[in-house]
Amino acid sequence: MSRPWPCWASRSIPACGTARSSRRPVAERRGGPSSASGITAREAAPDILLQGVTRDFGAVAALAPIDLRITGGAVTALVGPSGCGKSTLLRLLAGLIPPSRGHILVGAETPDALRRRAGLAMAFQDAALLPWRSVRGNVALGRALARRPRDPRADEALIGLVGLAGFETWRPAELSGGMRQRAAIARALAAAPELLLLDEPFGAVDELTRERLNAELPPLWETAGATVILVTHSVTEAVRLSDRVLVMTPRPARIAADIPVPLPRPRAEALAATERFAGICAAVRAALRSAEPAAGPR
Ligand SMILES: Nc1ncnc2c1ncn2[C@@H]1O[C@H](COP(=O)(O)OP(=O)(O)OP(=O)(O)O)[C@@H](O)[C@H]1O
Repeated sequence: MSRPWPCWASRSIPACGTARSSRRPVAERRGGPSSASGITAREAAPDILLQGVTRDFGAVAALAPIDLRITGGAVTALVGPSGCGKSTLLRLLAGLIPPSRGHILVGAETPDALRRRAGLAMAFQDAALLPWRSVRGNVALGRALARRPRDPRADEALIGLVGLAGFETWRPAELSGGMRQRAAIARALAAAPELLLLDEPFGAVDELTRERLNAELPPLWETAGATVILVTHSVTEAVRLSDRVLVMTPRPARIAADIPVPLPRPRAEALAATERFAGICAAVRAALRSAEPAAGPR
């Protein structure tokens, strides 16, 4: 496969703020063995620190105080019951909404500052593509907004990677929900961000495409050393993709369990059939069950 992000892979990000621990090679920080390539193409992104972060919507407390360090350059999955506050946490990390209380720092920057200098990209459920632009135009815009040089070949490669080759000139209204979602993923990847936020990225994607994306996307963000935070309802997908699974409680959400995923990479589909993989999935499911409130009269 051709590498669609040559410029990103060689880019050096200055370490800042809490990033001391993040100066180790990406492979080492992921807890896995160093790959043949060393995965040291650029210094990893800085850690993200949340201190006493809460978020209320009027009388609704979505997030209880959350204290958390998210390792830069690693993939962290957020799982939890519907409506518990996963997307809210992601939107806080994207700097789209402020915390009601507490602080979030990405290295030495606020998420808002990181977003304003185009250091983060997101692909959320409501794909939010520009309706008057084609798939190609939306992907190119992702790169342009991130102030990266035009790279039509890399854009085509990303569009092909998400299975939209042949639909480059189609506009969002002409696409299915899953296709829009994939176009949004390609646009986020084209931005070559330090922080990539994915909200149920494969939720509306068919099984075969989902499997291909599960296999082909991680090597891209691994090589680049991006910090990836993804929300998913699929326990197997969380374990397949991430270095760490955070299990959230029902609203107001707290982190109920922090489960490391020390599986080697690359992670082929066959890994899902191993006892080790099944054991980690079982731990996540058990944590989800124990995070649920006890049944019975309230
Ligand atoms: N803009 C908003 N205004 C009012 N309430 C909101 C807003 N955004 C989120 N909420 C509430 O905050 C809570 C958490 O919502 P959130 O979307 O973060 O949950 P989620 O875990 O991502 O859910 P799902 O898994 O179903 O997508 C919910 O009770 C929701 O109704």
